Amino acid sequence: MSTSDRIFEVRNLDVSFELNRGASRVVRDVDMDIYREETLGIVGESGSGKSMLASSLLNAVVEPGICSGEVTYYPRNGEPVSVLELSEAELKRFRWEQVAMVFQGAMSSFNPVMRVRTHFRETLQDHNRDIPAGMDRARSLLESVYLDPDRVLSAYPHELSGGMKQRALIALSLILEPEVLVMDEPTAALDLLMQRSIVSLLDELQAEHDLTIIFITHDLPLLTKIADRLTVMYAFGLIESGTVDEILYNSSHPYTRALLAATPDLDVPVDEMHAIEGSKPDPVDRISGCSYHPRCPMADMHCENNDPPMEQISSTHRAACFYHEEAAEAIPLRGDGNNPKQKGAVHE
Ligand SMILES: Nc1ncnc2c1ncn2[C@@H]1O[C@H](COP(=O)(O)OP(=O)(O)OP(=O)(O)O)[C@@H](O)[C@H]1O
Ligand code: NI
Repeated sequence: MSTSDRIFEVRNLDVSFELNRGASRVVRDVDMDIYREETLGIVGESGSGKSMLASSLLNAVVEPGICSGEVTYYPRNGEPVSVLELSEAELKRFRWEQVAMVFQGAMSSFNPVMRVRTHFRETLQDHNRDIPAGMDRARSLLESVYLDPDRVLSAYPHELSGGMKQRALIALSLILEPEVLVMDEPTAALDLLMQRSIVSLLDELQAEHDLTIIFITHDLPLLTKIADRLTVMYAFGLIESGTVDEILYNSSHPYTRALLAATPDLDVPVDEMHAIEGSKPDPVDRISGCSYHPRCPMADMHCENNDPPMEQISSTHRAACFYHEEAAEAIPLRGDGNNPKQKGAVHE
C-alpha cells in the first residue's frame, strides 16, 4: 500500500478531558494511516479509547473533550481536508457526505416519533439533495440490506426488530454516498446470526459503493471475519497493527498475544477481554514507561522506565514493544505448534 492510497492520515492525535481529579488523556499520541477501500478493525478492551479515536476521525468527540493533533482526510476528488479545523457548518456536511457513522447505541439513534421515511427525507433535505432521486436511492439501499423498502419506509422505528433497525440505519448512513463508514460496535446488541449477516452484508456494500470501513469492537473473532487490517488499542494508544494474518498468527505485542490466548475459539465470540489479569489503566494516571508493563509478564526495568516506540516488523506490521522479537516464544497461543499456518509464522 502506498501513501497515495491513504484516505485518512492521523498524526499525534490526543483527546483529553479536564476532570476535577486531573487531566484525563483518553487518546494518546496516535499515528495511523487508513487506506482507501480497506476494512480496518480497531480492537481493544472496554475503556481503551476506541470510541474516542473513532469520533476524532469526524471531529465528533463529546464535549468538553479536546482533540489535538492532525486528522487529514483525502477525498477521492478534491483537496485534503484538515478535519480538526473544520467549522461547524463544514463538519455537518463532512459527517454525512464524506464520512458517515453508525455509532454505539445506534439502536436509539432513530427518532422514535418519526417514520423511517422521514429520516431519509430530512437528511436529503438538510443537504439540499433532490428528494425523488434520493428516495429512489433510499429504496435501492434498503433492498441491498435485504429490507422491504415499502414496509420499512412507512414503519416507525419501534415497529422494526433490532436487526432490521440496524440495517435501516446502515442504509440511512449511506444515503449521501459517503466514502467512509465508521461503525462503532454496530452489532453489539444483536444476536449471533444477525451479527454475521450484517458482516456479510457490509462486504457486499463495500464492493458496491467503494467504501472504506472502520469497524470498532471488542469482538476480536468478529473482526477477523470482516477486516483486512487490525489495529489493537491498549491504555488509550495503539500498540500493534498489521494485516489480519499478521495479528492472528504472528502477533508481536504481549498484550495482543494475551488477548488472543484468552480468546478460546475464534469462531465463538466471547467477551474475552476481561480474562486478562491485572487492573485496567486509568486515563488520569501517568504510567511511566510502557503502558502495558504493569500487566506484562515480559516487562523488566527497561519497560518500566521507557516508552517503547512503534517498531516496524514488516511493511504492514508494527508493534510497540521492546521485546517484540521474543513475544511469540514468551506468550504461546493456544494451538501454537498445531496449526501449520501458525507454525510457519512463529519467530525463530
Ligand atoms: N465524557 C467523558 N468525559 C471524560 N472521560 C470520558 C468520557 N467518555 C469516556 N471517557 C473515558 O475515556 C476513555 C476511553 O473511552 P472510550 O469510550 O473511547 O472507550 P472504548 O474503548 O470505546 O470502550 P468500550 O469498548 O466500552 O466502548 C475511558 O477511560 C472513559 O472512561
Ligand atoms: Ni466504545
